[in-house]
Amino acid sequence: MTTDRIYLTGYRGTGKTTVGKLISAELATECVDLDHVIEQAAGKTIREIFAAGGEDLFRDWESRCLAQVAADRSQGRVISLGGGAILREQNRDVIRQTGVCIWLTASPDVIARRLADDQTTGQRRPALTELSPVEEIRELLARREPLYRQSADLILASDAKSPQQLARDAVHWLDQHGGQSSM
Ligand SMILES: Nc1ncnc2c1ncn2[C@@H]1O[C@H](COP(=O)(O)OP(=O)(O)O)[C@@H](O)[C@H]1O
Ligand SMILES: O=C(O)C1=C[C@@H](OP(=O)(O)O)[C@@H](O)[C@H](O)C1
Ligand SMILES: [Mg+2]
Repeated sequence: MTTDRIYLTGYRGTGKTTVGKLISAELATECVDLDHVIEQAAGKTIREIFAAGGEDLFRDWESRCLAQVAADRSQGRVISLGGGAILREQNRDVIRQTGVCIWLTASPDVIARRLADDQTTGQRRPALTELSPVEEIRELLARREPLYRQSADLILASDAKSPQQLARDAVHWLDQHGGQSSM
């Protein structure tokens, strides 16, 4: 296991973007948000990529950008992934081979509330199914959970902790960096 790169995974709204920035500040290193890299590379917002070619087109951009970011250390040590980046096996392989992975969890109700309150949801989080927002979260969380679990070296429950506390927990664990653990 190498802590060369620190990946953050978890469902939409679990705090990957927010906590990633705080971890990188604590470590005095750069943070890369993969969704931002994709938007820059495509010259489109995530919503526009979905509108042009659906989720498949977005996943192609995501795999390409992840491979680039993972291969180039100068882009940043902390990498906040999008919630679906672990769906493709090739992406999970890249993550496992190049760094450690922290899985942020939250309950469906907390996720739904955070997403509804977050101004970036409109541009960055198009619907992934035809289900209602809460049903979509429940359904996709259940489907993705085994993939988050198999990718994770550390699991942090975010429902009742501030982003600052979660970043401190992550940095504390990184100082000791052992096998898979939960806090
Ligand atoms: N631990 C937390 N407690 C309360 N609100 C949070 C927490 N983590 C993130 N948020 C809020 O939830 C929203 C989504 O956070 P974000 O970091 O964009 O999540 P992600 O990148 O996992 O989709 C933001 O409005 C953020 O301020
Ligand atoms: O879960 C997903 O499939 C997605 C999560 C989003 O990122 P966040 O997890 O940062 O919201 C973004 O990559 C895109 O809308 C797809
Ligand atoms: Mg994010």
